[in-house]
Amino acid sequence: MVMIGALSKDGDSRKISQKIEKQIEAQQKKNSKTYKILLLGASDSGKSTISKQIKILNTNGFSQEEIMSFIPVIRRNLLDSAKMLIKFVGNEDVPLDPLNIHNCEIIERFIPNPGELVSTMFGKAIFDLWTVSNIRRCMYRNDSLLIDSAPYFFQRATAICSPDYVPSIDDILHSRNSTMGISEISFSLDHLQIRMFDVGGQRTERRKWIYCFENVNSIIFCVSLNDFDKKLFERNVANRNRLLESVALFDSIINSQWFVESSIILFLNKFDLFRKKLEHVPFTDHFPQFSGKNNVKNITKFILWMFVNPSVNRQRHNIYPHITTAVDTSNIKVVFAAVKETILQHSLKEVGMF
Ligand SMILES: Nc1nc2c(ncn2[C@@H]2O[C@H](COP(=O)(O)OP(=O)(O)OP(=O)(O)O)[C@@H](O)[C@H]2O)c(=O)[nH]1
Ligand SMILES: [Mg+2]
Repeated sequence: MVMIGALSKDGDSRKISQKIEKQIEAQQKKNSKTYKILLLGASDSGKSTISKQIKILNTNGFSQEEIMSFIPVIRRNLLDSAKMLIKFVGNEDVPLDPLNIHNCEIIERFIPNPGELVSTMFGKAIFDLWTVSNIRRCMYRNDSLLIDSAPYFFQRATAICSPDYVPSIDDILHSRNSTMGISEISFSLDHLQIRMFDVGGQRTERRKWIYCFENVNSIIFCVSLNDFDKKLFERNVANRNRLLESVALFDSIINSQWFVESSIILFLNKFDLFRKKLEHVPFTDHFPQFSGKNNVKNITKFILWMFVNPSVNRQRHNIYPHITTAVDTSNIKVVFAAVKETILQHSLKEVGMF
């Protein structure tokens, strides 16, 4: 408590009132309730991308230093994807003109310095190849073996390989670096102090999840809709459909005793890629049991049902589903406004006010 004695000068009184304001602010912070959110889901479902968007939308975004720290990751993503693409082109013996055969050789022979990839020649070679329709078709035939952002990075290859490259926010959102361990982001939402945890979704990482299972208020479970035709790569479970794996993981989470009181928010993510894929991959090739009309809306409803039907949702949670494109900030802004309502209602319910 601050004692206010006789105030002789204006300066003194200003100082004291500033001190009081600071104390009140600190007290309010102490009083504001902490609300814990876990981002869960299989690997590659978009958890860290959501976490990046939350950082953009609810904190000061990325510092210049943080932006520059993405350069090695982005260049590695481009390099690995380009090498992989050249391998597919070779395996399939895709017919090419002499100029593009030379471009393939440049990519094949390229050896970067560790963490660095500043050959403008490499950038131009991959960008030129990416304009060839034979190459694009070859990529789409093999896209389940590439990272989802490969086409984005091929398109951006020239900029990414220039010596004075500075990543754009879109580049950062498209970058792929599998999470190891647990990372936390904190921000305030009305009277709530939110602590959001992002974890690694690979099978080997999931054993660490338990360390953040205590006192969880909400779970945001991310699903990649684009996984409906993909198989797992991990040993012992290779060939298992990745969407089915995601359903099994969701089942184990929402029926766990840890989360009886938690609100469950479901993000059906990568809607942009999913919609595009359905134009050339028949859904029924992978889910023959689907008998509805073959359009994006019905297929999305079918997938949602796979997650929320009573045989999965045995604890009868209220599940709050959203269709998301995590790389699109405006989409996540709208979705998060709705999520905010869920969080605020849930926090009031917890103190018996709703
Ligand atoms: N086009 C598109 N790409 C997305 C979307 N969501 C995520 N991605 C991309 O998918 C890749 C994987 O996303 P991450 O956020 O790293 O996935 P994660 O769930 O954190 O993966 P782990 O850390 O391995 O568990 C990244 O390259 C993202 O840019 C989306 O909605 N649309
Ligand atoms: Mg991650």
